[in-house]
Amino acid sequence: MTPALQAHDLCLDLEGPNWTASRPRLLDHITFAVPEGAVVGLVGRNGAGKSTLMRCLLGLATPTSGESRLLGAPSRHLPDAVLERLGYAAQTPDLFPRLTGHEHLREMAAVYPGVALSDAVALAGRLDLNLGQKAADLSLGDQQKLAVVLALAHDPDLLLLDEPVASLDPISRRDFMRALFALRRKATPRTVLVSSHLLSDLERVVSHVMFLREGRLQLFIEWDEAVEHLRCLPTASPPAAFQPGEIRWAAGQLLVDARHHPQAAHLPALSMEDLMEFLNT
Ligand SMILES: Nc1ncnc2c1ncn2[C@@H]1O[C@H](COP(=O)(O)OP(=O)(O)OP(=O)(O)O)[C@@H](O)[C@H]1O
Repeated sequence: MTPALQAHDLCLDLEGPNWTASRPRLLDHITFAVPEGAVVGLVGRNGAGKSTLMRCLLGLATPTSGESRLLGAPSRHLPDAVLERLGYAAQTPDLFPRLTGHEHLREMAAVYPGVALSDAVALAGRLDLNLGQKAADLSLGDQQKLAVVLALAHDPDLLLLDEPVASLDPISRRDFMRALFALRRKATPRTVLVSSHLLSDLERVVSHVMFLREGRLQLFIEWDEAVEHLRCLPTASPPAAFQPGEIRWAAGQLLVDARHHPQAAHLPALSMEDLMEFLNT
């Protein structure tokens, strides 16, 4: 089956006045394949490259080398037929200030045949979003809700959501996460790439997690598999050469897959926050 989202050796170098020797590369040889129906959490510290990666995948930023594909089509030349199947909510909501939520939805419905207005209105209701207000008059959190409602409105096959819940109150966040989780249970599950710093929220909904650090993909794994098998084994010094199932050593701990290291099986499971902290040590 064609992966819903894939990147091969994707690199993006800084050029011009922003070039720095310490971080010349915004994306550094990123390769992955996301299967259809996966809900992938994209996590990493501020500046790790999450937004840049999403923009590259969508063809909004041009990689220096390598390539990526969305629903089988190259990111640099996404045909209309693929664009219609995509939903994207940027980190900073991209709205028309003078239009109300209802007017945004009507505009979308004119372009995308698949817009289900009643579903979009129901989601807005669950998020306590007033669709009658102009975007310019909405709070930042409500603008973010509107961006998400719009990204989901045409029931896209592939959704890219860049920190969609950062400004949402806890109740709206929970309702949004439920909506996201529901996408996993559809007859044809939708594929989602969602970045967030709210790792305990992500843990509840994702099927996979992707850890980025300084533009490098450190780990891409099924979340259930990570919980079941990844363990931090106290090890005074780094291994001379990494053996199968040995992922990373830092500060006296070796991240291992307990299937290869049965002596680690009794150690406690790692939360997403534990894992992110370890991968950034
Ligand atoms: N157009 C640009 N010119 C120069 N530097 C850029 C540009 N776009 C992004 N960067 C830099 O690239 C790095 C990655 O930024 P990016 O916004 O992708 O990170 P992020 O992981 O989404 O961060 P956050 O969690 O803060 O949203 C940062 O160091 C940022 O300053």
